[in-house]
Amino acid sequence: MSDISIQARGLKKSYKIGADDFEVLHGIDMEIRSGEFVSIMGQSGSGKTTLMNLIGMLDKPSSGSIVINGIDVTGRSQKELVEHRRRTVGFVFQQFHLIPSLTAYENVALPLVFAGEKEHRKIVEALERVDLSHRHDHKPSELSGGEQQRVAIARALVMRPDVLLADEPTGALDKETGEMIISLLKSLKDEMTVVMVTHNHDLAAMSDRIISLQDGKIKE
Ligand SMILES: Nc1ncnc2c1ncn2[C@@H]1O[C@H](COP(=O)(O)OP(=O)(O)OP(=O)(O)O)[C@@H](O)[C@H]1O
Repeated sequence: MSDISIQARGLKKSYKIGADDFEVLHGIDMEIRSGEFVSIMGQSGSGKTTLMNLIGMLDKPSSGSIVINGIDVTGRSQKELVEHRRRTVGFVFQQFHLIPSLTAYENVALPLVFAGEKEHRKIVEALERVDLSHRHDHKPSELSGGEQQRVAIARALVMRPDVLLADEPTGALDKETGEMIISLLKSLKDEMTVVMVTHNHDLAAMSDRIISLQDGKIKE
């Protein structure tokens, strides 16, 4: 891991609507250190998801640069981005996005299967890391919301990403379960960089630092 995990300089993103360009991010400058746990906050429409999509290499900036783990995303081919993303970034979502017909074990195995490197030990370790060793054979419908999110976190961890991106990871959970999920994410820091979007100030306060977005800019 390099010291700086995520570096953005003059990062802009526009969306094309018909013939017009709408700029959503107006020049973001930021640095996130390796092993930091950062929350991104801001009102609806301020650009949080857009920024997360750029960090996760799901989208490309319109201008400016973004460097993820030493690799400048700008100017890379789609194929290179897919490979860099698979090796570098793990994603966790509000609605878990587990496959209902697969067990916890099989869900966690999926990224390894896609990468052609399924390894029993890695799956067991990832489930152990989220304290779900006793739930290998449970399907999502047989798990609580918090347990489902822990399976989703294990699925992200199994590829040993350098950066974990969590978009509203507690949005579908009650307060207590949400706090448990944030404690789990917090325990991952130092091993990986964790960037979380949340609307909840109490949960954001559990992270190392809060980046506030307002109308596509970082609020000082
Ligand atoms: N694919 C797109 N095409 C056009 N406009 C988009 C697209 N995606 C997002 N936008 C616009 O960009 C702005 C920022 O959206 P974004 O989803 O990043 O905000 P957000 O801060 O994550 O909001 P929320 O908290 O509601 O999820 C919004 O005005 C949205 O309408």
